[in-house]
Amino acid sequence: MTLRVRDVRWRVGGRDVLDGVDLDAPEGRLVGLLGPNGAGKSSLLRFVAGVSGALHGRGGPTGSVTWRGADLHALRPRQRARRVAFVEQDAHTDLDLTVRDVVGLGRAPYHGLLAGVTTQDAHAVEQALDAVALADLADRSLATLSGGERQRVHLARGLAQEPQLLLLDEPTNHLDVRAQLAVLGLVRTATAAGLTAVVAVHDLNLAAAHCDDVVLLADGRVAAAGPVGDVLVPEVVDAVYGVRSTVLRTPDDRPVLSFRVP
Ligand SMILES: Nc1ncnc2c1ncn2[C@@H]1O[C@H](COP(=O)(O)OP(=O)(O)OP(=O)(O)O)[C@@H](O)[C@H]1O
Repeated sequence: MTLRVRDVRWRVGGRDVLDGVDLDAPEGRLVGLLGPNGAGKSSLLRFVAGVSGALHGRGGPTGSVTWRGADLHALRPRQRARRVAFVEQDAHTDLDLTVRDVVGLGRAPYHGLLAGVTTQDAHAVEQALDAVALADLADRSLATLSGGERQRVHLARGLAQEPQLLLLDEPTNHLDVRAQLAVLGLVRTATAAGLTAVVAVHDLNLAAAHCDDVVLLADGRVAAAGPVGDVLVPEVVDAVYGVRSTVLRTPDDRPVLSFRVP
């Protein structure tokens, strides 16, 4: 397993937000992180990413995270950021920056904020802008963009970071259906080229169409994990979401779900 997350626990406000969660992401796979509102998806991703305040010993979650056999949280932030990019849900910046500037922040682990931009940095930024089809908006102020455009800028920032592991928290929020497909298609292409990705999504059909594996959280625990076709079955989905689902299969054996209230 390339990403190996073990026994993540976080008790806060008298509640077990995460209660012994394990997650594996093999190299080059796209892993969907699913679960109802409040299941613990964002908390888990933040912990895995090692964002400040969520590390061991500060009242934050506990557990282990290894990436290619190394303790990810033991790495210095810059070293970690060369391996892992994390795009948070509703990521925002208060600075008045252009789209290109924001995407350029993804290059910080390579040169520091005050150092000059190298040709390689500029190339990575342009490639990332192209990948999310935002090259035309590169000189616009971030503040002037729509929610969906902004979402794509933050994804581009993650791509410009040229990570080995990409963690995305609901990257399809605010996106229209075509843009949702484009974003997950993009991540899928990147995983085919060797990137490993863990993506929290709400839309089970988007996950079904794009993910290799899924981890389904419910109340801070793993309710089910495995290949997408094994997990997204009525017995599992109905129990976790409290719906009555019907599952069809595409010709390439991916599930397609419809739901009704029982
Ligand atoms: N700092 C905190 N203090 C207390 N409770 C918290 C804190 N952070 C998160 N929680 C609670 O932990 C639970 C899990 O939250 P989290 O955001 O991880 O869920 P999620 O699965 O990402 O939900 P959603 O799908 O709604 O985004 C929620 O009930 C939330 O209220």
